[in-house]
Amino acid sequence: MTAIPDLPIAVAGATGRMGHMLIEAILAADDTRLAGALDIAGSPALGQDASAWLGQTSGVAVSSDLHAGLKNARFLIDFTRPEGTLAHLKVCRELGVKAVIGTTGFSDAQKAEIADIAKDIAIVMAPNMSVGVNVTLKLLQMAAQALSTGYDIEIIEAHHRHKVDAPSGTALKMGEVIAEAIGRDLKECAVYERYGHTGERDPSTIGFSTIRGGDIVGDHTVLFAGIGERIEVTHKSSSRATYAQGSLRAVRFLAKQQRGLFDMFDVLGLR
Ligand SMILES: NC(=O)C1=CN([C@@H]2O[C@H](COP(=O)(O)OP(=O)(O)OC[C@H]3O[C@@H](n4cnc5c(N)ncnc54)[C@H](OP(=O)(O)O)[C@@H]3O)[C@@H](O)[C@H]2O)C=CC1
Ligand SMILES: O=C(O)C1=N[C@H](C(=O)O)C[C@H](O)C1
Repeated sequence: MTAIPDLPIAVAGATGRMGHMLIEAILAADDTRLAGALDIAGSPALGQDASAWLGQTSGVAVSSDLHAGLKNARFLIDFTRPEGTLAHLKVCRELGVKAVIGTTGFSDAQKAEIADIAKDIAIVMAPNMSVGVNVTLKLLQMAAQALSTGYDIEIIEAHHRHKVDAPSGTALKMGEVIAEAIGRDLKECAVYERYGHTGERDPSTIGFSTIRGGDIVGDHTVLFAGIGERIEVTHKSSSRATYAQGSLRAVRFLAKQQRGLFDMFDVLGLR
């Protein structure tokens, strides 16, 4: 009989929307164990049991002490804010804790810092952990190659009213994948705003539109608009559970890696 693996995981952003989903998923899975729960200093949940909100006792208290929160963990799952993620990763590097990063909104300089930390520890970083979105990215690669001329490309995303970054990390990733597939550089061709007398659309651009409202979990559409027809590739999330399950798949993948920076294409075998 083979032993079931024991994967001790700390969650950063433990009281956030994703933090709660992750704690629930870690407690429910056979091979994972909650080994730490981090939240920002000043959070009213500090000192409380990390699964008290579920009516359960995990035996893990929410802490803002990064060393205390990570010392019993082999993995960190981080869905917080870029500055928080970087602070957490520095302690992960020191303690040899592998990390799954779901946080979005990193600057180029922050991404370079993460790549540097990944020289010492294994990291999976992806703006969207759902299987569906990552398969959609593959579909977009193919669609963009086939529709590279004669079709205007627009990316439309919608999220809940609490989201703080725009466009979403997923929309930006879609833009990067499409731009790469058709030999463009997203930094040079992205249009993030239109207002007033914009002039006609430049066919070499990729446009982004952002909607924020209510409790929308996450919708993304890529529109390829041609003459006489248009193609829309849409993904809609109706539950954050898909992000949590994808994050656990990333942890299982990391269990076999020593160091390096990976994404969900690596985890899902889509590269
Ligand atoms: N990759 C993916 O699949 C997905 C990515 N995301 C991304 O994950 C991130 C979190 O999303 P969500 O859970 O909805 O956000 P929430 O605001 O609900 O949760 C964020 C958590 O992080 C804490 N936090 C905020 N700032 C810091 C900091 N500087 N240091 C440490 N902790 C901090 C918050 O504490 P407090 O509330 O006390 O401020 C809270 O517990 C976002 O970047 C979002 O875009 C979201 C869903 C899926
Ligand atoms: O903040 C969110 O909620 C989400 N953020 C991620 C993003 O920015 O792409 C992933 C998902 O869309 C939900």
